[in-house]
Amino acid sequence: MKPEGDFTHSLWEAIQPVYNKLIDHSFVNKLADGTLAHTSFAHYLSQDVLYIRDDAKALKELSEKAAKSTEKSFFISLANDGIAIEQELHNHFLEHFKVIEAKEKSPVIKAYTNFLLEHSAKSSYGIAAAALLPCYWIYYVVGKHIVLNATKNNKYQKWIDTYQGDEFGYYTKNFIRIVERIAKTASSTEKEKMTDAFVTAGKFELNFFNEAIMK
Ligand SMILES: Cc1ncc(CO)c(N)n1
Repeated sequence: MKPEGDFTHSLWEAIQPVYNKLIDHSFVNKLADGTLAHTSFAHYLSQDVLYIRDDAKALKELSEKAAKSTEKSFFISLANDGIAIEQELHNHFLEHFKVIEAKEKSPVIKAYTNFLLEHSAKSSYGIAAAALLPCYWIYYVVGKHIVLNATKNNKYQKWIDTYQGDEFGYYTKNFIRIVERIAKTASSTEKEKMTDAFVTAGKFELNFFNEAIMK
């Protein structure tokens, strides 16, 4: 997924060290070759169910900050239809892998969702949007990376198909466009804060894979 202009290009540059660690991560490599331990995936999934609910909440709060009606409706649609794509994926694995959702959040998911909800509640529209974007951008590109390296008859195929799919790509592209548009009128201090929030979210993604692979 390409940046949509100078600012999102700079965001992608800023996150390169994190992105390189993500695509080199054993969670990602093992998901691609189908050898990821059931316990690791089950931990990941049971936590991601909780994560997604808070992400939807944060997106709804973000939609309330949007001044442009097209952006407001984009974030409402992402919070509903976009999240539904992932909930369908979760339900598939919960059923087929006989996983139950977690009763409480793990340390990383708690920290990550607190971070997203804090930003969506208290930060400016631009900073909150930048904090929420990596979740989409990273998963889409990680999905595209995995599909190039994936083995056939992979038991995690539905995960791969979902994240590298056109629907998820559509939401990711439009989210990047919105962040680019916001940056056009943002001050340099604001843009620095947007970059910080973006990179921090990327680090949480990495921490989550670290946590899952240890299970
Ligand atoms: C932790 C995490 N990040 C991103 C996504 C993709 O929305 C997800 N499902 N879970």
